[in-house]
This record gives sequence, C-alpha cells and structure tokens, in this order.
Amino acid sequence: MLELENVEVTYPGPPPFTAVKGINLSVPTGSTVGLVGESGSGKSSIARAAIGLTPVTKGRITLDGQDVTNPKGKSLRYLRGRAQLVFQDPHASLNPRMEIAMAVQEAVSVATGKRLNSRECADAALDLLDKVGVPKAAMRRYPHQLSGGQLQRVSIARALALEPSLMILDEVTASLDVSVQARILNLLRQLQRELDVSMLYISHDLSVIRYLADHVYVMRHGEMVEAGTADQVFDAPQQEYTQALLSAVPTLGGSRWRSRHDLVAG
Ligand SMILES: Nc1ncnc2c1ncn2[C@@H]1O[C@H](COP(=O)(O)OP(=O)(O)OP(=O)(O)O)[C@@H](O)[C@H]1O
Repeated sequence: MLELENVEVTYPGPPPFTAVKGINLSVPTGSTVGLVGESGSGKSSIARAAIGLTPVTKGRITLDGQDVTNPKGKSLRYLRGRAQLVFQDPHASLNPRMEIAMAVQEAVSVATGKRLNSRECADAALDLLDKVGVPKAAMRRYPHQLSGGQLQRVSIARALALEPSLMILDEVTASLDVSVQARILNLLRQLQRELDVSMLYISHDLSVIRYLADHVYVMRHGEMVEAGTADQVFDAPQQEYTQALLSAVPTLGGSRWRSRHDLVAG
C-alpha cells in the first residue's frame, strides 16, 4: 500500500513554486488507482515524489508501512526494490545502442543481483518480453526499429524485472494511437490480475482512467479536488470541476472504452 499524507512539493525556483499543495492519496495493495487532472496540475510531481526523484517539502510517504519520504540509503534501496515508474517516452529509459533483449536482461541482472547467472538473466528477460507480448523477431532489434507500442511494452517488461509491488505509470499511452493504447491498457489489466501489482495510473485522459481504475483522484492546480471509487467519480461527480472535465469528454458516453468492466477489442 502506498500512502501520501499531506504531501507538498515546492520547487526551489527562483521563484519557488508549490506544485503539490498538501495532498492525501492512497493506493491499496492490488488495486489500480487513477490520478487525473489537466496539464500542470501536479500529477507527475506526485509520481516523482513517490519514488524519491523529487523532494517532498512537507508531509509523509509510506510504502507498505515503511517511511520512504525523501529516501536515502536503506529507505531508497527499499523503495527502488519495490516501486517502479514508467514514463510516457520509452526512449528516455532505453539505451539506443542496446538490443531490446539486452536492455531487459540488464534490468533483470540489476534486479536480481548475483542471484542469477547471465544465462538465467537472458532466459528471464525473454520470458518477460514474451509476457508483455513483444514478438520474438523484435527482441534482437534496437529501440529505433520498434513501434511506440512495442517500446512501451519493453519499458513495462524492464519495470516488471524487479517484481515490483507498485507500478506508477505516467501517461504511458499518451503518445500512442487509440488501438495501440487499447492493447497496452489490456496488457496492464492482465498483468495487474496475474501479478497482483498495485498501480497508480496517471493520465489527463478520463476515458483511460475510467477503463483501468478502481479508485480515482482528480487534481487541479496542485490540490486534490475529488476522490472516490471510479463509479462515484464518473457517475456522480460532486465537484463542478470534475463535472466540467467529464462533460468535455464526448467519448465517455460513446463507443470508446467506458469502464473497467468493459472489454476492449484487440
Ligand atoms: N523542476 C521544476 N521546477 C519548477 N517548476 C516545475 C518543475 N517541474 C514541474 N514544475 C511545475 O509544476 C507544475 C506541475 O507540473 P507537473 O509536471 O507535476 O504537472 P502534470 O499534471 O504532470 O502536467 P502534465 O500532464 O503536463 O505532465 C507545473 O506548473 C510545472 O511547470
């Protein structure tokens, strides 16, 4: 379980800027929590703070009961061993000169330390790539030879190498076209069921959040304006801001994916 209590993130500037203003958020074990809000509302700041990449200026973050606020040394190792962040741009985390299979093998090797020899790491990497649906033919290619959807699958495979209890996915389908998005969302749901990993899924796209999340948080200008189950937030939003966000999405009532109970073809 990930818990953020009264978390504030102020960037030092100059001038200093408070991007996250005392928010509370929890991701219960085994659940998918959606974090939604317009551009600049502070979603990525929360993601980075949760895995220790951006300092928290007030409040407390715990993962499975362990304090991981501004982690260092032991608490940083603890956090990095359990939580993984996947970004929108898979190129940012992949070495352009490394074959896909090697990139995943490297993640397995880092994750398992000396527990596995190189043959075992290679086999584990191939298993992971298979699990996320990267075709065998693509495994010996370099990042620039893969499609955006395939690259995002590789990033997810690298994150899974660590067998994380929490995955934070920050706009991972934002740059993909709708049919590829649907396949990645289905993959995430399948992985969540199979591996019982908790997920914090960040997006400005409400239909994506509706499709994936059990619980939803809505952010605006660094504040949490609404929180509840997906059904509560989407079917009976309490705040005017959420109502306005929802009414601005024509696809929510239409043919695109509607709720986590629906199935997406492909
Ligand atoms: N390193 C930084 N220094 C100063 N301000 C920053 C820094 N990083 C982010 N900000 C500001 O903090 C605010 C929140 O940014 P953040 O990236 O968390 O928002 P977001 O909701 O994830 O937006 P997007 O959906 O566009 O990625 C923005 O106004 C941004 O300009």
